Amino acid sequence: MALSTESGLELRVRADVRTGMEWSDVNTPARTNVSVAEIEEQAALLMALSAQRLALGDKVAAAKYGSEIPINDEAREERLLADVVARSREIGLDPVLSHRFFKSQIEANKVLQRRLHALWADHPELRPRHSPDLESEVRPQLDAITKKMLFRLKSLQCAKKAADRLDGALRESLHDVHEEALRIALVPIRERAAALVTSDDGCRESSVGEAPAA
Ligand SMILES: C=C(O[C@@H]1C=C(C(=O)O)C=C[C@H]1O)C(=O)O
Repeated sequence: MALSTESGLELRVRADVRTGMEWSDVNTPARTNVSVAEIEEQAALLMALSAQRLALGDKVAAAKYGSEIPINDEAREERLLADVVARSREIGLDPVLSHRFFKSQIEANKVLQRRLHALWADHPELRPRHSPDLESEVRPQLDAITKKMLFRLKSLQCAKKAADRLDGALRESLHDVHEEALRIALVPIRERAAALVTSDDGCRESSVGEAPAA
């Protein structure tokens, strides 16, 4: 913000000068809290689905243990990720975000499977008694949960965007409040500016704001 003084001197003032106290401490509308709560709720629901997907990793590990089926199935991963990207585009979800997100889900699942296989190798008494069928039983469950997670990720993205918009609007309005308050606060300076800058009051421009020499 620029204030012109009578002498033509321009005072450049940052409108967001803070007092050390955050505006949010004193002036947080309830609507912001609603948005934060919405984000937290969507994130918690997504985490619950992620935990459910991981729990299915136990079944995947059991289906693969003692069989020829490798833990790593790159072709399946590629199909899954391609599907995730295509579905994301359909529902308006950021495909880069969802690709990255599901890559992590897959990595976590493989880590779990490796750990379980190592555990079962060392502790035969812990080995699963039942070996579910990967193709007909477990993978359809994984696919169903993956689909649910995509929609939840979309809800989270929407909640975040809404909060960002709200944040922007809030910041804008606070900016105006600052401008207005600062304009009022600086009226005496504006009115007396010419006198202040021309009178010899012992102020040198370079010494303003410095502590007096001892
Ligand atoms: C879960 C499996 O194991 C691995 C993990 C995958 C996943 O999390 O989707 C996919 C393929 C495998 O690399 C599986 O084979 O289905």
